[in-house]
Amino acid sequence: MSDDAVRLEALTKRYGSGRTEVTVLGPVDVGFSRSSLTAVMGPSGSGKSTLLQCAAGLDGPSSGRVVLDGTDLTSLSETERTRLRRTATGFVFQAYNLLPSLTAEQNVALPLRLAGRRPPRAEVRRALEQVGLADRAGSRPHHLSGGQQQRVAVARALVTRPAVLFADEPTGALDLTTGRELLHVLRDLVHSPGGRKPGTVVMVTHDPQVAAFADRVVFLADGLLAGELRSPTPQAVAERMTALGRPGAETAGARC
Ligand SMILES: Nc1ncnc2c1ncn2[C@@H]1O[C@H](COP(=O)(O)OP(=O)(O)OP(=O)(O)O)[C@@H](O)[C@H]1O
Repeated sequence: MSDDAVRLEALTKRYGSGRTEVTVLGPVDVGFSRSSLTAVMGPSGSGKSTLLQCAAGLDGPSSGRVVLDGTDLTSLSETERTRLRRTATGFVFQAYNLLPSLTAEQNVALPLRLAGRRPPRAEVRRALEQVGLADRAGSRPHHLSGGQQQRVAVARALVTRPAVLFADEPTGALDLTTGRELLHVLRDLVHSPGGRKPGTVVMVTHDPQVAAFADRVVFLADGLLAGELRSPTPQAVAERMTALGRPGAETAGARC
């Protein structure tokens, strides 16, 4: 099995047909290795969310393959893909999307119920512990801060022990301090303090400060890969983004 938790191979996404057809992503070849935190960055409309949704199996590519935890998603039926997505991926959005009438614990248990399992309390508590909210299990969302609600959303995404956690602008609605707290939670998932099983996180962000929390930043421009940075600093990320915004900035379209 490759060291990639998820890999996109010659992936493209097109919308429309005939004369109105547009390719919004690809072809893209990129892997996200196990136990890593990767940020995906690029100008608005460059295809970041499309890449994330295809990688997570929320959207189907027009061509190419998505290999998730060793399984080619594109070879699966819709039902099989949904089943695998529910167990092998977790997804966190900018909006926390918690159900207001349910407690934190009940919200976190939802993916297990959707997968047809009776949620074991210990697993739900473990997920809440991972995000530092074990003591708020009985709280409803309106009694929690924005940062706490987003951490519940992360716990909900983690409860099935996914191979990859995808996050689309997870700090977008948070202030600087709470955003940083969330990023520390995400880093801890990957770098496994206390000997927990390391995870893999892929997140989309617009913010160089957020991207600098990642081990690696992958850049997109006009739907194509436009290079990457390892051990990024906010300054280096911001410089790359500025360069990408310039007319004629080069896109690589190369393997990452
Ligand atoms: N359902 C759709 N039909 C047609 N075009 C679409 C559809 N969804 C997305 N697009 C187009 O695909 C391109 C990539 O969109 P995407 O949301 O992936 O970009 P993004 O980099 O995440 O942008 P942003 O940073 O603004 O969120 C955009 O030009 C968008 O208009």
